[in-house]
Amino acid sequence: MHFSFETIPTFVWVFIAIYIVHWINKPRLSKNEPPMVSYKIPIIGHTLDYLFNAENFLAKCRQQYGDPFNIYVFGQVTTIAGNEFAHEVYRSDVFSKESASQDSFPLHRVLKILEYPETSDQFIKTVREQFVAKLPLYTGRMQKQLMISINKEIGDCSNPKLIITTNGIFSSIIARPIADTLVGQEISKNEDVVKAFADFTKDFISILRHVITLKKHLKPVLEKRLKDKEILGDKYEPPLDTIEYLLNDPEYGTKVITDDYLNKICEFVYVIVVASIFTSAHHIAFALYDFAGRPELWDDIYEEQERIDKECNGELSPQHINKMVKLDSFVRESLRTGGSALMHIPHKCLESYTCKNGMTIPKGRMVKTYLKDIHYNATAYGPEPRSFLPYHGLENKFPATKIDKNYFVFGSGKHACPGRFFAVNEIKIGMHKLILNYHIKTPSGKIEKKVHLGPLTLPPVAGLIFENRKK
Ligand code: HEM
Repeated sequence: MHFSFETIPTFVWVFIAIYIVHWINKPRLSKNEPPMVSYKIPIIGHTLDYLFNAENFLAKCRQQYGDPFNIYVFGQVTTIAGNEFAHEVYRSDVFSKESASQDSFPLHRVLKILEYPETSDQFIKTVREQFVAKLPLYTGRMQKQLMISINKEIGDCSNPKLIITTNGIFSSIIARPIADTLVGQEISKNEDVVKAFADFTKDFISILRHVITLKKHLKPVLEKRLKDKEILGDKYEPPLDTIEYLLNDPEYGTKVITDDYLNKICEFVYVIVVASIFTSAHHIAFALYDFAGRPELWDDIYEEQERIDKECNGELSPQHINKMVKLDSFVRESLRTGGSALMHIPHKCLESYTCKNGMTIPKGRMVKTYLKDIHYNATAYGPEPRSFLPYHGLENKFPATKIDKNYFVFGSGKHACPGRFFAVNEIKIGMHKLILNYHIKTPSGKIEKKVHLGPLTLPPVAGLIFENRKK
């Protein structure tokens, strides 16, 4: 290669430019921070490891640097909270999930209702009072809606049928009972609404279209309810669903259905859709793949479902769901081993925080929970914490809904997921009906590999084979 003297200034300028960019982006750590994992390439930092080798990279960092530690990804320093420090984060009000969500997922730009601080409290209150407190009343409807979904999405499998699972099939299955609970029995019969719910988190561009679909179907139903209430007075029988609950709420009630009101209610409904459908659909998919890849468990779990089905004559009550102890334990294990390496929602440090170990987390820092460090903890799960322990929950009396310092899939502390009772119920009823009706296998006959996208884990893509059980 030939270099002339004229090219030297160009090299010097390029060098100066790189140096300046690096200096501007250089992570600045305050005093006493958690250790920064060393890296070789300026600006890039740990981004490549994070994107392409997250599980191994984080495990090595944890081993070498302890808990917590800092990494430098996408030009930003992030603190990773493991098995010990995560508990402090969830206990302290200094770390805010809301503030972090606003920075990381700009959903509030589309669902304007999220810009009001009071929405969060109202949303949590609604899930508690509507989804959880009334959960037993929804059991019958939930199983009916799940069966409609299963028959529509999987149907008759007299001959073994390979069902592709990457096309949102589980969102469609899960969306129907959630639509029923949210907008009631009339509207949830509408396939456009169920589809709008199932597809809501797929892409941001279609969100407004989904809001318009719901508004169109919601308007006549709300108007009729207001009219019936006026005419029937005390004789009015309020339907059991979230929109009725909102109509009677001092903050969300109304006497007239205006366009502004419809927008407000639709946005509120979609906030719950975002929290509930994607998560539940993901985890029922993980659970089915976990089941399909483990023939040694099929008979044992099937026998429990068959016995309960006979006992209830096909109509599950909350007591029958409580009797699904093996299935519950299996689902818990699937939730423990199925999650991503890092929790999806980070926490933002709102003011400088001194940890119990004396380290300081500066104001504004994003803290991510290292879920796998908590879930693959040898003290809690024995010498091989990464193996699938289907009856660990049953043997230790830990139901799938019980949050615990070694089981963080639903978060922890006062902001732990209030919808977990609904979600676990839905997953268990869905699995119960599927296992009763079909033999379910993986195409390879083995455990299919999960998909890793950076620190996120997604269900396998191989598809599942369903075949009718002979009755
Ligand atoms: C398997 C399904 C689900 C999983 C894995 C899940 C997980 C979570 C997690 C990890 C959090 C955050 C906790 C934290 O960081 O502090 C959360 C919060 C929340 N989830 Fe779920 N969730 C699921 C289903 C649902 C469902 C079905 C609903 C509603 C019916 C729901 C409603 C909520 C609400 C309202 C919050 C906010 C709680 C608060 O900030 O106080 N979730 N969920």
